[in-house]
Amino acid sequence: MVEDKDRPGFFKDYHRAVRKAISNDQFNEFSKLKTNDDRIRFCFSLPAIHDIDIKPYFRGKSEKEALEKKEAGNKCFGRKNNLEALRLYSQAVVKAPVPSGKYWKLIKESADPKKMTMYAICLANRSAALYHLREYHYCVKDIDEALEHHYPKELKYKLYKRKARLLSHMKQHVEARDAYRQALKWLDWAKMEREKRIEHQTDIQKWLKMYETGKVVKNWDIPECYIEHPPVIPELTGGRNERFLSASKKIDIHYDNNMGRYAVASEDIEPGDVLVTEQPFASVLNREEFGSHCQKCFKTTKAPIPCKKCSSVLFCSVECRQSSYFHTIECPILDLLVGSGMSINCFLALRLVTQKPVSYFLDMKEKLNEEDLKEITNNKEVYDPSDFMRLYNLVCHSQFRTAEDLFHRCVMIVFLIKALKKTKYFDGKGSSSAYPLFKDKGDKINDVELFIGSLLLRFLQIVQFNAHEVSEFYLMSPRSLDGSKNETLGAAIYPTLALFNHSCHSAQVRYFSGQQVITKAIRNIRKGEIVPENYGQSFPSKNKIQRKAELADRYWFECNCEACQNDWPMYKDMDTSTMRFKCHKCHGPLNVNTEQLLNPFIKCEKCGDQTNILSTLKNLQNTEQTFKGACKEMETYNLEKAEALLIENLKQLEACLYPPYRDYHLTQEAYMKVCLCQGNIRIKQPKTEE
Ligand SMILES: C[S@@+](CC[C@H](N)C(=O)[O-])C[C@H]1O[C@@H](n2cnc3c(N)ncnc32)[C@H](O)[C@@H]1O
Repeated sequence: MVEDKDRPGFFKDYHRAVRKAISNDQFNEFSKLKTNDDRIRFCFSLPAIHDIDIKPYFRGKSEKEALEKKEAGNKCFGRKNNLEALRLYSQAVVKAPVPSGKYWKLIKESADPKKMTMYAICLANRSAALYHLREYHYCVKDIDEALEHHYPKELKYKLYKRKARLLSHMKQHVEARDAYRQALKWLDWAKMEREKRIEHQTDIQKWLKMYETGKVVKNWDIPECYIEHPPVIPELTGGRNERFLSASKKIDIHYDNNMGRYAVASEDIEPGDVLVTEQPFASVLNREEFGSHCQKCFKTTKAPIPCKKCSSVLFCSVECRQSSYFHTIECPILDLLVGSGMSINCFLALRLVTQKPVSYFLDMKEKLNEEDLKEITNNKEVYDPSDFMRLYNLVCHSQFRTAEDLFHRCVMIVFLIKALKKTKYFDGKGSSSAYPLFKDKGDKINDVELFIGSLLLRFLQIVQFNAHEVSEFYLMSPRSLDGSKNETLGAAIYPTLALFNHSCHSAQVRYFSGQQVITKAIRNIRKGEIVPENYGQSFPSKNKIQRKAELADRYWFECNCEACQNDWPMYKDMDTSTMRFKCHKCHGPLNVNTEQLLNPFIKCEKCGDQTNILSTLKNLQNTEQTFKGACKEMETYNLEKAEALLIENLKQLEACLYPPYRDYHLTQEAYMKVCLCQGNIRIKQPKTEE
């Protein structure tokens, strides 16, 4: 679990070597240790654990590559292949050294103007491609970023003119007028013939005059610019829960000794009800998505803004870059961590640390205590998912862990602490001098590092049971569901959603807006019943043995959900010759062989009452019509109408039939697809000609 089985790295050998180097007696000694502090201290004292050379390692910038990409971009731009030009300019932007901090000082000294302006020029060129692609929002951001980073003053008038034009397209007339004023001002620095200068001046003044007289808006026939609309976050059904702030009022959390905490319906829940909307406490993007998604908010971006130091990490905006404290810590060791082969969950555990300075945790030190989980039912405190203590008290099952498991994790923690020591993480406020309470012990692990290591060890256990995948829906073409699929973007931790237990009979669909999770009910759940989540083991697609084995292995519990207890068939094995009607009295199943349907009165095996299924059969005909209608709406990407019809269909089926049955499963699948389209969406990009 601490290693990525699909991407093995050097950690595997490192762990093996450390494990091999200790005697049985030493391992016995380790297995008797009771606290995380003691375990980490023990591992840190092993000579073999220091047999590793840990250095900062990350992919930096390259002027040469930036220049090559920029020139290739210029060629495409000249041929009016703006899409390909955009792609190449983006690569140039990512590779170009950003004039800031130490690097800026160096190049200032070397006084090479080309080096100083490379980043800004690549951005400016990209803004031209974006302008022609009518991506005005991205274009204006690129211009601003270029102007912030030493764009040559003799060319500034050009950028301001472009900015003014596109702000007009965006109907931001005050800003457009100001940009024209700036263009006029910077024209003085431009190197050009007198006549050319006068031509520009006249043009700019013409526009300024039009703004002053208010003519500009009326007479201009400009195509609408492309605007991206973020997915809408729906309201929680029944309103926000006063105690569990991310959940609907229809949810309550209970506790029992076997199942721990779990969600229960405090009112009847129907298909389509919005049950949870929650921001993650921490999140990590998959390595594969680094080149296409924002590291901070997971949005796709057509014009990425790179990290100022490395060329591996991108952001969707300057704002996201500025607010990514975690990356300033991880940046110098990013490729070291990737090369270690550590799993996404391990990255998530590390992110729980690197997203906050050491001082944040040190200030919390005295408050860190393990809550009694059953207190969830007794105390009535507000459960705020942004409260660190909620995260800290998610299940980690440390009492059931083997010494081997803990040792494996401790070796990873030592590696992570050693790597963090190569960053600025333990400097500044968090250092032992700022916190005199903590004494530095030279080469050995000091108390601050030990404290952070212990937290990391806890987080590493928490993420195993509580992390969720974050995904986006991938469309092969705009407004079409043909061939669409859900794809994983990364992992995140949601402290409220993490309180929901599992059932193989899914009750909710999860989708994401950025990283915010939204869940909706996909079936009826009556008041008092458990509201389950699905941990990726769903009865229609996997058999019971496989599901149970995987749940036991990954989540350490034996699943006894209705589907497991009754060995419900997988979708492919569902028997179409038998229908499972619902008893009108106890709602239990009435199995009816459709070929022998002579008598409409069916006796319930559970309660003994008889149900007349004639009206149910008639209702079932209506459900077919509703489903066909929904499919038609899906074909034309009419999501709102499709959703309404599918919810109606689910309710109709729910009133007549008892699971498992094919039609209900198909409707649920269709409904989940429609929900997924309401969240993060990525559309396959057309191939460029070159
Ligand atoms: C994400 S947590 C769910 C909340 C957890 N019950 C708690 O008390 O915080 C996952 C853990 O809950 C327990 N769990 C989840 N589903 C369960 C189920 N159907 N039956 C028993 N235990 C379950 C397992 O211990 C599992 O490792």
